[in-house]
Amino acid sequence: MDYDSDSDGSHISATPPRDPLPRRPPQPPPKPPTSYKSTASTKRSSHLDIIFKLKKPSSSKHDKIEPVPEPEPIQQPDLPSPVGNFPFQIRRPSDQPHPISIGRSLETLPAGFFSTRRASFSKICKPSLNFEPETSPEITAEPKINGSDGLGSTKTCNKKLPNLIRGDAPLPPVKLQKRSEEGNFVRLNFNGYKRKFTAKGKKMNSYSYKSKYFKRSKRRVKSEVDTGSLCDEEGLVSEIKLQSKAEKPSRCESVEAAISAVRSAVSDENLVRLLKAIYGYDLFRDGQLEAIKMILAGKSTMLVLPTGAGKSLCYQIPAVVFPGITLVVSPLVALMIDQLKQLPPMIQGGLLSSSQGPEEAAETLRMVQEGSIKVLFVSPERFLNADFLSIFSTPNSTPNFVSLVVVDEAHCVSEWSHNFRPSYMRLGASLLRAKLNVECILAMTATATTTTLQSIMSALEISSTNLIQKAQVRDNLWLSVSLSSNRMKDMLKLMKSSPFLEAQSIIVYCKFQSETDVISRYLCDNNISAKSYHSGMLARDRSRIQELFCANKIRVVVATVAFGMGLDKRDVGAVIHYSLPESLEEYVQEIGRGGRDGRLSYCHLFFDDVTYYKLRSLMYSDGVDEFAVNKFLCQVFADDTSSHSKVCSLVKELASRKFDMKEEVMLTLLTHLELGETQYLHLLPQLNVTCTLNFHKTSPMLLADKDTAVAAILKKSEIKQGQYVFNIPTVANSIGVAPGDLSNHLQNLKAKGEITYELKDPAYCYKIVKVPSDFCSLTELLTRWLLDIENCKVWKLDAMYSSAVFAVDTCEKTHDCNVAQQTTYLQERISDYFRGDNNLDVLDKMGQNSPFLRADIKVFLQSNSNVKFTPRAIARIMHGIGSPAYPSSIWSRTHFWGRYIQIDFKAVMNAAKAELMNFVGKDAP
Ligand SMILES: Nc1ncnc2c1ncn2[C@@H]1O[C@H](COP(=O)(O)OP(=O)(O)OP(=O)(O)O)[C@@H](O)[C@H]1O
Repeated sequence: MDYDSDSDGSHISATPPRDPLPRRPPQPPPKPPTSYKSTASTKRSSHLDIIFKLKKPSSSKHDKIEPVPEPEPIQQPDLPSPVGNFPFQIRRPSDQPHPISIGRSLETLPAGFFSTRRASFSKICKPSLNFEPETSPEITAEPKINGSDGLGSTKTCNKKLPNLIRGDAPLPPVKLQKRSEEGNFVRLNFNGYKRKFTAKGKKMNSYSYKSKYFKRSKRRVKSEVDTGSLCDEEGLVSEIKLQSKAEKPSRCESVEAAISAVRSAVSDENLVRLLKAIYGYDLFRDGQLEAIKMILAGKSTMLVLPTGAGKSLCYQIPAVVFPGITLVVSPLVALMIDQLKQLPPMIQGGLLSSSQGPEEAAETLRMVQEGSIKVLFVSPERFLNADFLSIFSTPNSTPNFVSLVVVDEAHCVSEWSHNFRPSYMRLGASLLRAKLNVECILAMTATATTTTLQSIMSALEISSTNLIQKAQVRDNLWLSVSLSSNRMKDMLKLMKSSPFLEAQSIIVYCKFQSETDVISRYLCDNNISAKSYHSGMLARDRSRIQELFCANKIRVVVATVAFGMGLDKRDVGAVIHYSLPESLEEYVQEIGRGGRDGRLSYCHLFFDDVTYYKLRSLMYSDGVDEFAVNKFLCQVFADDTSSHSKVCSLVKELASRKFDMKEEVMLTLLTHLELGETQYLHLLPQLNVTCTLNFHKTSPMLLADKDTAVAAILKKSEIKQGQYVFNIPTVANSIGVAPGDLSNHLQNLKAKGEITYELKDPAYCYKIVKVPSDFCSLTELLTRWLLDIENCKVWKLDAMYSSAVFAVDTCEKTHDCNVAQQTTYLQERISDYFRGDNNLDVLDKMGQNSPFLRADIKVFLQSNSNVKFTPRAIARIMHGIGSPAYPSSIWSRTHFWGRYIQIDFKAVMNAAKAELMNFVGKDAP
């Protein structure tokens, strides 16, 4: 089984499968679905026939151009009507052809399965501003691309569409910040971009960097204006370059005047003036004005807008109006960099990330302290750093006080989301208020179920009245799905047929890294320019591919989930899912990369049972048993109570193998021990704790006489091959200093030529606050919590799979089903899901038993009698999942590896438990 997925479970690394398909032992007939009867699941072969052997439509029917009905509105009870409130509204021309007859076979796909080309759509803002005449949306037709069949409207837009974002729309004017003519230069400079432009090892000064930068940009301005694609740093600088110098003062003044107007009165009119002055847009999109006003009123706000709806603007405008700093917390460095690049030039931004060198970070902090940064992007881990927090614990009169904290991708706060990050637990409102002295918090996400929303809002103390939520899927995304037994071939056929054939830019999403390479090669072999993209690639190569894609030099990017977050390429005409996403949230996020220019984007999902089974097994890769949690807790609190003020450490790799627990899971547990109901410990930044040291100038004994740290090192070290090996926190504790101070001291000694040393073994560091009085109940509580998270992940995958099956089945039952209908089915399904409809039909596809399971486990145990197993470890092997203590590099060699992938994991675990008891019983004396 292939585990190079970039999914949440991607940290599980394992080798590719020995066999592409695990051999299946003979099984009793599959259990009928309990809650939802699916044609796809019960009659798979016949379903495939229907999907892929579509009788050819008669030519008359084929030629007939039928108008496509408007998709049904998505209803979301208790919330404003989503369709009415979509930030984008699409009006189809009455004469636009939609001969969309659902493609059950891509081979015989009728020419008009999908609409024939990308129509242009205007997006209008809700008429919340009564002083601006409402602009009626009209259709603009695009010239025929790539031999399009010529069907479609040729209406042109003869009115100015102020809020229209299209690839070919004129660029909005952008003004320069008066204070700094460098525009984004400063921001990019201190985030490592300077190195990128240094010539042959020589550091360039700001001037040469800038001029080279501009020279490069100049060459590109034309093509980018042509394509309307401005999503790389050069594009951004190009925009700046387009401003004539003479215009700068008056424009800057107009921004400043607009800011002061908003500061004196937060009216719709003043805010629209500011919007125009900063971005050149005439109207706010749906939800933006409401959110900005709420934030400017100092109210913490929960904002749920679809991807590409313009959430960033909702914190950028308050950032320029508020006197202090806006801190934006983002989960990924790449995302922070993209967002930083997308800041308008007059908003000075910066970022702090672990990938920066100390000098760069210090420079950023210096600028923060002097108040020259308005928007600072940070990772949640930064909140572990006491020095960082101390910068902001200042009175509101200093330039570096925090006016607003923005929690981007706020679903990461909730363990019930598709992408829970333990470090986000650190962003609880009480903590933010205590440490940063901040009153106003803005939480933003595009994908959150009602349960997730409730947990975010409770963690961040956001009142339910301050929730702004619009539909989670844009109306300009056409959704279709098909069950495929040969996804590669089917995808090629899809891409060679209309409308995918005409799409200028396409993203293909895969689950596993290896798939991306194979597929991109296959596409290239078939004359489709494609490149793969995944987190296993060098950062440099990844950003190059993103740049080329944005500049329309690559048509197709075949990527894992690692691609897309923060990508603001407007004209992605199609998004194809080669693999089933792990949840509807992931699906919605990924299709959200399409059609950001408001034009139709076609999103097709291929699914198959093999991928579903693989993914379902992966969902169990984080699980832990109660006794492992108990052992883990015993180790965490191994030091006695007298060590409370001392720093403890847990070497990640060793502990991970010892407890057969992934590092991410250990961090989740530690974070819970810090931020749960009772605080048991205080987490510190992670460190490399093992030091291997050599003395050079002075003899160790002599040096120890005048240096207490060296004396302690000699006392606490083991000598291995003439080198002193010691644990940094242990030595630091023994002399009563912080591990960081000891590291600095070692650096000084190194600088003097006294020593050289190497650090290794990244470890979690913490101080014990309170030793639990009842380990058993704490163990039980934590295990149940982790189990609930695991069940939630499995349910999300089942809901995704069922939705795909549901769409195919429902379509099959409909005569002459078409894409518009599939779009509607999927939209309804997504809407039910996000509304938290617990009655959502979910397929139960997993087998519960196999006559050979117990016998196979028995043979497996006998042939590995020298190894200790737990039921979970056996179930993982039978499901083809590696774990820290049973890595796939070793265990994938057994022929039982992944054999029972179609039997429910828990059923395999129960069988393993029974067999283990027999086995141990027999062996017992
Ligand atoms: N009022 C507006 N009028 C026109 N364009 C806008 C408006 N607001 C935002 N945009 C543009 O929409 C695009 C998407 O905005 P943004 O990146 O903020 O979306 P997002 O909601 O954060 O998406 P994602 O969730 O994918 O990150 C940007 O190019 C932005 O300039």
